[in-house]
Amino acid sequence: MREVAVCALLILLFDAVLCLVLWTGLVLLKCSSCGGLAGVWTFGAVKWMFLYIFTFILTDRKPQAELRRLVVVLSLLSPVVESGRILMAPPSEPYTGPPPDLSMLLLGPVSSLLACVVWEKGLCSDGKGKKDNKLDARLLLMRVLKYFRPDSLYLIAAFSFLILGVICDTFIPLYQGKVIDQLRGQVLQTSFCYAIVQLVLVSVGSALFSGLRGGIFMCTLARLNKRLKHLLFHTLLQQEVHFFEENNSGQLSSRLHSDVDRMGRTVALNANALVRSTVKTCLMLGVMLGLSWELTVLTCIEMPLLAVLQNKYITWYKELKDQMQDCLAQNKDLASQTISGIRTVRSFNGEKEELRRYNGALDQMGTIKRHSGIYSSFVLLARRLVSLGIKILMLVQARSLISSGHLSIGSLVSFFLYQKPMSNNLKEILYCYGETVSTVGVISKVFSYLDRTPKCKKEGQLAPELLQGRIVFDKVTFTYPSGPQDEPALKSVSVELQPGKMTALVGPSGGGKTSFVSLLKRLYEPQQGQILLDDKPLHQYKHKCLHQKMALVSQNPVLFSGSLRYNIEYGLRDCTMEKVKEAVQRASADDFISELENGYDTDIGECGGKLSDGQKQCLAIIRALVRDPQVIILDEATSKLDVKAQHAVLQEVLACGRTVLLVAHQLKTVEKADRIIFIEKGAVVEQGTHQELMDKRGRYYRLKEELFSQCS
Ligand SMILES: Nc1ncnc2c1ncn2[C@@H]1O[C@H](COP(=O)(O)OP(=O)(O)OP(=O)(O)O)[C@@H](O)[C@H]1O
Repeated sequence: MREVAVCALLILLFDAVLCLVLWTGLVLLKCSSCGGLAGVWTFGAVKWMFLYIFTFILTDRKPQAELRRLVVVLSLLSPVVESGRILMAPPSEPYTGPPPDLSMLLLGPVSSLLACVVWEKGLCSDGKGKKDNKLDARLLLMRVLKYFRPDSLYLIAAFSFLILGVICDTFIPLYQGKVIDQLRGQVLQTSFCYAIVQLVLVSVGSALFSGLRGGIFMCTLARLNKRLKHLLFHTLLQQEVHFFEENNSGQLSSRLHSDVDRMGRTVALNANALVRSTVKTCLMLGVMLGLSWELTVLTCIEMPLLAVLQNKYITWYKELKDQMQDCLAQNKDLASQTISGIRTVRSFNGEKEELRRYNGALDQMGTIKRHSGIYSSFVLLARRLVSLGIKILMLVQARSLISSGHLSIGSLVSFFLYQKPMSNNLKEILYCYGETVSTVGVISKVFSYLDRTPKCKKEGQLAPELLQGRIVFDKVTFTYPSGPQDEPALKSVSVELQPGKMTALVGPSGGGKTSFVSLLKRLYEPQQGQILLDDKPLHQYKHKCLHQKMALVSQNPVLFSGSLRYNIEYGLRDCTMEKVKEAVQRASADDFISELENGYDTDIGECGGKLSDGQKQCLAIIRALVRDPQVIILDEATSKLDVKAQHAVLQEVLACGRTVLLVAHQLKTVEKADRIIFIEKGAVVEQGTHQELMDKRGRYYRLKEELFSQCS
């Protein structure tokens, strides 16, 4: 930064030398004119060339953008000001160029420097990182706009109505002023009526086009939201399980709902407001210049000052908005966790603790909102003071213009009618810019999810009608992505689950049973070794086929709110009522369902909250059986059923030659298994039939003792 400041000072010095040389040259040559406006522009161009070469050498051929902008302003400020001056107030005598005095020599560089400082510090902000961010922001915004492509026709219509509405809007104050000027008694009745008709036409046009524009924008926005939410939800569903361990459900649902909504709304509405305000500003500026260029210049002074203030506010606001968004997601997560776990909260008397935690989160949110309030009131005060100062200056100038006959009262009224919307337009442009910038964080988060490639193998193509159900774990080693990398959950596990046989997987807590089942269901991928189903690696099977042929019933099944039938048929498209009834019969659950008020149409409540734990397990078993799987994994799946029901379920699952994997702790179920696998600290320590294990003695008897002590 210091390097840029030093270079800027040297450039200013060089510029002063250049101007002095020209001035001395003109004085020595006794030239009375510098060649008129063409001469001023030529000198500007030559000066730009010299200054650029000087900057090029000064910065070792790498002139910074700030210095390049300073060079342009230094060279072009004088020609632009002189052209504007001649255009607004054509001189009575031939133009001879700017007065060559010392004040003019100082005024150019000083005002150029000031303009550059205001731009770089106030409007353009600082640092290289910011520039990279802006580039990213632009790319992200362009990407959001691309998602509007299917609605391009709607957008063309909306923007056309927008421009028509803005044109009508712009002319309303002008015609209001004209009507005021026609109020004098000596004006003809027809002229008055003509002015009124013009005013009515532009007002009706403005209302009509604005309404059409608003409606079409809202429709387009709703369509975009639907598309983006669908896409994001689809992408989220493709992610591997570890992704959901890293990102909690509160955060994900916040991204999916509030962030996508905010993203579409901000970009669409701001693009709308930005175009409307920009077109309006340009049109109004033209009309205002026509009414009084002196008052317009004063109005324009207000703008950069307001822009600097607003830009500072935007920077603060953006930081606060990010914090607010994170805080909101955290609050949602906290509340939904407490509500969904209300039974545990109540039984552990945790209400007060949860309330305290939630209160803490609300306090945090309150602090952020307080800061936001303080900043916005400070900016509001400063903005009002600036506007007041400019207004006073304008009134003084207007008084002298009216007394000299250069401005009519009607034109002054029109001018003031334009002035307020004009600064509102500017505020709107800055606000839209700020809002869009503050949404960039949200957009980048949504896109980071949309762009995420799932870290799991692509599904295969195998989808055989019939399976044998032979499963082989071949030297499988698996470490959880979020677990300690030097302590695998499964260590070189090699086992075989034979078709038509029940294999029990037994081991202490944390032994690796659930990890084994998770790999079998392809919730994770092993780092080493492979899992084969009928001699083919699991990942070669189609996702749908694999999960239909291999059903899992866990101790605490996850059920969804909706009818009993919906939960049984979950994930199946072509399931008939006959199939459902058959599965219910096979699970011996007819009695339980017939007792329910609405039978299969009974709403089981959120997560099956209206059912007992045993009924939930029963429902999960029916859900598995209706798929007619070749492999069934029962992970403590019958622990809450009565003995009769347990017996019936085990009989049923073993029918049809299925492969059954039983994750068990209970002695009875282990005894029914054809083979037993002991797993401890992630490694298979022993496996075999009852007889083989009896022969080995030791561990089998120890296990029996342990299991007995658990049951007693
Ligand atoms: N999602 C996870 N992330 C990281 N580590 C995990 C995860 N799930 C389990 N582990 C670890 O993996 C090891 C094996 O756990 P696993 O759940 O497979 O044991 P388990 O035999 O099913 O235990 P239990 O009988 O208590 O259910 C444990 O050390 C556990 O801490």
